[in-house]
Amino acid sequence: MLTACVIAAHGRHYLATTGDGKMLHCVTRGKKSDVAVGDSINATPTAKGQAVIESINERRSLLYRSDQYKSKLLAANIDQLFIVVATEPGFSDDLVSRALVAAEAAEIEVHLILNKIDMTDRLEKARERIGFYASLGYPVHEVSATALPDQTLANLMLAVRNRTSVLIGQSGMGKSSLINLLVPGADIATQEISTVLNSGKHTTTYTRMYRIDEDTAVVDSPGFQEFGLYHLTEGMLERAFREFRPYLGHCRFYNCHHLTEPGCAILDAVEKGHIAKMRHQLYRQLVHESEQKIY
Ligand SMILES: Nc1nc2c(ncn2[C@@H]2O[C@H](COP(=O)(O)OP(=O)(O)OP(=O)(O)O)[C@@H](O)[C@H]2O)c(=O)[nH]1
Ligand SMILES: [Zn+2]
Repeated sequence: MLTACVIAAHGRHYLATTGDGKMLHCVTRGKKSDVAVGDSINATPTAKGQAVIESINERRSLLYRSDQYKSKLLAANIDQLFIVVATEPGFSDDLVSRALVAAEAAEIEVHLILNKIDMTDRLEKARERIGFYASLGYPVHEVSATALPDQTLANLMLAVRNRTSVLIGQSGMGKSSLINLLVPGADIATQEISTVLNSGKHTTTYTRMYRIDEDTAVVDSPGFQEFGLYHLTEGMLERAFREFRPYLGHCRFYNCHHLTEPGCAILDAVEKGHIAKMRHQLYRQLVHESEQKIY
């Protein structure tokens, strides 16, 4: 039996690296696909460079999304999440907050990256919007992958060093450009891996881990348009909105849902402007989603 780290996932096909740096093309038994990039797995070799995954070692963390029917693993054993947004094209506050909530629920640190600060006519507006998240206590890194590559690399390298980080972002924010700065040749490695996992079709619609040094790795995940969080329970949700925490336990009813109840400390804080309406609306939507879950 071999132990290896999963570095790319595509359907039921996985690429993993062993301690001595060998690549293994792995599959799961049956239809199972509960393995994530970043997982440490035990596998039985079947042919040269090939193996079947037998078990997954205990995870330090697991970041995932979900829809009504099932969960979609993003990455395992990661320390921090970077949400990439840009001055242009516009980003979605709904998606940013959903990613923040997912990271909080997984107890992973989370940072925001504001890319394309060279687009100065859009900068002020973007700063204002991103400033809201900074006010919640999330670190924000202002960068430009193309106009300020050296400064950007130095800034991000400090933030990712000695940790395993995952980058996510909507399409067009410049996530690939940032990954290529951090990991020179990442795009070529990605094409090679598509060849193995996807029999030649060039696609980047899979999650991929790059090792920068022994203690540093970054995970690139496909651009996304939606971020379902059906798996989070109400109890997890109220804590995942970090600005709610000081008010929890101060509602009139101990089992308050913070939706319509009289004497609700959260609703009172929204009313007074201490909690943003936008965030409470998302909380309401997510409570609704968690009730729709059918798995
Ligand atoms: N002006 C400017 N353009 C940038 C910057 N970073 C990336 N871009 C451009 O933005 C476009 C999108 O960049 P990508 O790196 O492909 O973006 P992505 O987020 O990976 O997008 P997908 O591949 O669609 O997921 C490209 O045309 C880049 O050249 C930047 O700092 N400033
Ligand atoms: Zn309440």
